[in-house]
Amino acid sequence: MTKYSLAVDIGASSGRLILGHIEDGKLQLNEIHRFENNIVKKNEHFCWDIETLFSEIKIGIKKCNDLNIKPDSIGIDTWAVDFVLLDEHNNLLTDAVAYRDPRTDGMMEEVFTIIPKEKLYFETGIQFQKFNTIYQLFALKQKSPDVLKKAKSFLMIPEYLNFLLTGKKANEYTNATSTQLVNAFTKQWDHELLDKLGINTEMFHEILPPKTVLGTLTEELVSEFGFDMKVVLPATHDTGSAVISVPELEDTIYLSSGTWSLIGVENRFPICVPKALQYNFTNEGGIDYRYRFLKNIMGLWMIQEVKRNYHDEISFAEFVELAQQEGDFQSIVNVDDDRFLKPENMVSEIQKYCKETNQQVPQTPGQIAKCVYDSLADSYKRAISEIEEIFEKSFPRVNVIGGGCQNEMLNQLLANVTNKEVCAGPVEATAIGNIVAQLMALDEVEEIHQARALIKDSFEVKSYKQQYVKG
Ligand SMILES: Nc1ncnc2c1ncn2[C@@H]1O[C@H](COP(=O)(O)OP(=O)(O)O)[C@@H](O)[C@H]1O
Ligand SMILES: C[C@H](O)[C@H](O)[C@@H](O)C(=O)COP(=O)(O)O
Ligand SMILES: [Mg+2]
Repeated sequence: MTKYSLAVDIGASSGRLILGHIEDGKLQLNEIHRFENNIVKKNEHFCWDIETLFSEIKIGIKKCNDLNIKPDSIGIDTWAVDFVLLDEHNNLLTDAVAYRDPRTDGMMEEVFTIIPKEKLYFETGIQFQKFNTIYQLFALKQKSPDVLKKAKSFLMIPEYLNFLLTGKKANEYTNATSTQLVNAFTKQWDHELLDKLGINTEMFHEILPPKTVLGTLTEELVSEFGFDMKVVLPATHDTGSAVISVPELEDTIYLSSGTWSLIGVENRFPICVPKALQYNFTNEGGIDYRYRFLKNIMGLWMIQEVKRNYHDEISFAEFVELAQQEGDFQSIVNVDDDRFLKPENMVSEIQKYCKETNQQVPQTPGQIAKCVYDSLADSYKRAISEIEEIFEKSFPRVNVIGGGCQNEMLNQLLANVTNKEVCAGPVEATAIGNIVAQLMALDEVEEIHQARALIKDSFEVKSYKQQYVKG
């Protein structure tokens, strides 16, 4: 009997529900629902519209009935670090504040006065991003200590959505590691760290690994949908799911390219050496307790904001075409400068940066887009050389996965500036990794190697080699 698994993949720009099943030895996908995910202003903070996200999930689940398919399982993955707190009655005590909110400005430096930066890194192995959960909770403690005192439950975004589906509360390992509150070696919440910060440890739940079956739907939802299904924990950090689906990891650097660009490798052990700290690499948790040694690069967020600045009148594909017509234009910005994290206007911010650095100031949409792509490729190249320095080896291949792998110009730019083979695909890597984790929980797929072999056989990967460009 064919088993169907339903992946809910909500990235920072869009969400999608994709059904997956195995047929003729290949993983078949069927996208049944897609929706935008936009940050909203709520109670003076940038927040995620969590109620709308859950409504979209329910709309997508109901569409399975139109296909006469009753999925055997569902799994939810989203972006990392963000969370909600519940009180003793399981009521929301906080909004789902977004990591781009400025509430964490200055918090990292304050935390370092309590726990030295080096100690924090060597114990957690997690990169320093000012929006990590640890700094969000510290900000909350400073501003609303009473809220933190009342909190009985800490749930990250996928876990809160799981709670709405099942009534069950649990933390999942890959996403928990992104908080910078999990010890990289014990793989448990670091209570000593939490105590030092004065954050109550009781609100954290047991950390469960990917492939755990959390439960089934609440009775109310079973009657609303007309069917029940198992709720499985995939790698609930979306990048954790994406990395599962990299078809070939041997001698390969992956680049999960979406709102963020996450570039790295998969390891069996955490690497918290001084050089990794210096270059700000992270050791986020992966499937089967592997480690995702990677770093965040600002990513296609920049072109998403540029697109918004042009009132969404230009598509992502058209930006690529316009950029390709600006072959002679080249200005480079440091994409990882905090000024690009949430600027008022991305186009103006890029223009200001170029003016400040005495470079040609991009004027047209094509010049702006080319500046973004050239600058991302420049940052990718730097990160790749840092990885090769730390591992003392050269990696011949970069595998770009996620929506950004459709950007042929950026793939070619990456091949040109690194002289490495760039393999592009699969596009829906995160959903695929989510689905195979569910299929493993359902015993449809035995283990990760078989899952990756199935993925390799199921999805085309396009290859790019270095091309010499004129001039
Ligand atoms: N046809 C396309 N051509 C070029 N780039 C594209 C295309 N479609 C999507 N993209 C890029 O993919 C990005 C979205 O990737 P995705 O993995 O869906 O993001 P997330 O999961 O963060 O929401 C967009 O910001 C855009 O830059
Ligand atoms: C804030 C985190 O670094 C971010 O969630 C990143 O880890 C990530 O997974 C982003 O995924 P997208 O699909 O939204 O690019
Ligand atoms: Mg994504």
